[in-house]
Amino acid sequence: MKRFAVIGKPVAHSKSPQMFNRFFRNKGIDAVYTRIASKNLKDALKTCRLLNIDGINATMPFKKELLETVDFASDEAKGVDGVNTVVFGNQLKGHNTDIYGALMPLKKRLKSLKDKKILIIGAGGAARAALYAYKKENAICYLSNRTYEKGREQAKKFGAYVVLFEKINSILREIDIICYTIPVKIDLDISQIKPSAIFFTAIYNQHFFKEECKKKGIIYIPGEEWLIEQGKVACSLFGFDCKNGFPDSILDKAKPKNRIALIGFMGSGKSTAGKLLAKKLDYQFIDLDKSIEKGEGKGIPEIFNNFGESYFRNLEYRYLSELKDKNRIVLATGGGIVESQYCFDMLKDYFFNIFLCGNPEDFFRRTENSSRPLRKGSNFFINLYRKRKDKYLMLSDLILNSSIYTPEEISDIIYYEFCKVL
Ligand SMILES: Nc1ncnc2c1ncn2[C@@H]1O[C@H](COP(=O)(O)OP(=O)(O)O)[C@@H](O)[C@H]1O
Ligand SMILES: O=C(O)C1=C[C@@H](OP(=O)(O)O)[C@@H](O)[C@H](O)C1
Ligand SMILES: [Mg+2]
Repeated sequence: MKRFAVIGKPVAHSKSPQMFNRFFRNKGIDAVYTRIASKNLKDALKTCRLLNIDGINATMPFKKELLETVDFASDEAKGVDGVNTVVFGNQLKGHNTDIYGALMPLKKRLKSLKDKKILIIGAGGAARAALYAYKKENAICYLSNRTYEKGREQAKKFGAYVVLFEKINSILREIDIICYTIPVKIDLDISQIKPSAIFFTAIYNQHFFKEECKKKGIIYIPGEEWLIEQGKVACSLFGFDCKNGFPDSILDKAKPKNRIALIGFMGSGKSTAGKLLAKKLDYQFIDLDKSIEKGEGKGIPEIFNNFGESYFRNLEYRYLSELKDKNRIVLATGGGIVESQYCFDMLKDYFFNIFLCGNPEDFFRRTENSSRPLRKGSNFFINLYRKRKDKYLMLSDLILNSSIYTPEEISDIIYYEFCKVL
């Protein structure tokens, strides 16, 4: 199986997993794409290594630092001053596919960008990719940014004209294409834009100015197209043939955000971090093992001893089923929940699944004085970990590394991610 992920801070909002996993499903490719949450780039890359990740996409704020970190960077990545795609191997190879996100949606609609007057709003990574792409096509670029200095610096570097943010509305009349790259809505007077203009945005989880453009008959290109076009090129760099079968829209089958399950091997800290997280979010905390013990009036070792593992797996399914309609809960699952396809499917459909990964040696040490029936010798333990590792990966919506972070840090990071996406 091939493994891919998006990294960033925050990262839980990213729709790359939907897009890539749909492609893999369409084409019957044995691969999975997930999200890795971290405090910084170094930790994210460590986690990639731990999980044998084959390739990543990076979102803000890691793109610039990633350029300095990779062993090899394409000319485009150097030109844009940022890497958003890395192919793992003996070396880390960095690319920038945002250029194609900025370019292809326009190329589909216009014969040429030559001498088109393009106003780029913002001066971050997406704006740099747009400047690079449009200058190469000989467009006339204008750049406007809230922080003037940063805007001026970027404009100078790419040979664009800088426009004072306060004066932005006064030049709209002359502009052929607006490329909007900032994640908040600014005071833009759409009525000033000529009707033949195009409004193109890099932001895919908001639809700023869509209605205003529609009213004026201005072509509005949603951020979804940017995401798809950059994703398609990344996917080719990952080694897949993307000519057919790449999704042309990101249908949003919303994942429940108020039903969180922590998944991962024994000792990864699901019960410990789960309790802390529930408290922070003011959700109810449920430990599936504890629910079973309480409901059955027996301890887990006793259930295993008297009835065997498969009996326990059926209990897990039964107790899990009772939770699928609950809201505002954090559930700590047992490490073996992925052994049952029924439980796997139920978690996939009804929960936002957070995988606590880490080194199995750490997990073994942490569970030393416990009565877990499947914590036999260290070889058995590590083999069981290997067998399950990819199942957690396939089920995950978000991953955190519990060998790097304490339970407190884990709950903090998840809380931060949820505050950004909820
Ligand atoms: N991130 C962590 N770093 C260090 N120790 C941890 C971490 N998470 C859990 N532990 C410790 O490991 C042991 C097992 O944790 P637990 O929450 O019961 O794991 P799980 O429910 O995943 O089996 C506990 O003693 C806990 O304090
Ligand atoms: O990995 C497993 O198969 C198990 C893990 C345990 O939970 P933790 O993951 O909380 O240790 C518990 O459900 C039972 O001992 C079986
Ligand atoms: Mg537990």
